Amino acid sequence: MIAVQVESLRKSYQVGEGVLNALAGVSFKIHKGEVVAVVGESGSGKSTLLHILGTLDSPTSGKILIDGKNPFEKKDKSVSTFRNLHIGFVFQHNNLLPEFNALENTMMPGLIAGFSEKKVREKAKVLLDKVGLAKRESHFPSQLSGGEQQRVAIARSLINDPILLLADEPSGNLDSKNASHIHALFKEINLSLKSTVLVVTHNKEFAASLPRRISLRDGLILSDEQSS
Ligand SMILES: Nc1ncnc2c1ncn2[C@@H]1O[C@H](COP(=O)(O)OP(=O)(O)OP(=O)(O)O)[C@@H](O)[C@H]1O
Repeated sequence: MIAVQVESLRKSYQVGEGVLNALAGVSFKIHKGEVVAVVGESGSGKSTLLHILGTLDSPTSGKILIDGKNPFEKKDKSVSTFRNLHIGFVFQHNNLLPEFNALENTMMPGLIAGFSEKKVREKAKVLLDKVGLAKRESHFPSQLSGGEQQRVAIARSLINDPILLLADEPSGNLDSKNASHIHALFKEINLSLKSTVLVVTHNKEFAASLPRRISLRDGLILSDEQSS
């Protein structure tokens, strides 16, 4: 079963007199339950790819299918509904809401999607337990360490059982011990929840430890390697 299909994806920007191709024609497929690292030098197009897959940005041409559906064929409002329901995000900066505690932050996308508060609360508790923060659910972001904040962001990203979990440098702001914990957590989530995960990382060790690596250069796929 294919979770993600990317076909001839291009993203171009007009810069001064010229055109910059952030993505210059990228195609690949990801099967359900795969965990894939996206690697490449700065400026190679990794974040652009992730943002388009997350429907935060639209392509200049080409298409993406997520679970067989093209999110950009929907009207604006339903693109954001699609995003909230089907795509989980973890960014380098966790974007937790400072005035809400860990449990409330985790619940937020579920409440926005209109699921019952009771169910969302129960699920958020299970997810916080899964990321090792059962004892921290009443803590506000300012009362959590950087690694703990990022673990709340991971729990939050999973609240609506996303088809696709996208992570952009999720350990970029963390020291090596916390980063290892976050890396292990992604692998654990992939195994236990069968989530399809695409993670942009500069961390060579983490990328090498994942079963597949898509490497970008100048907006093109340089290599797409699978560990045997
Ligand atoms: N809004 C924009 N206007 C013009 N050029 C842009 C814009 N956004 C991105 N770019 C360019 O597109 C290219 C790809 O950028 P992107 O952010 O996808 O790279 P990246 O691989 O994620 O880099 P990094 O590892 O530094 O985050 C870069 O050359 C960047 O300068």
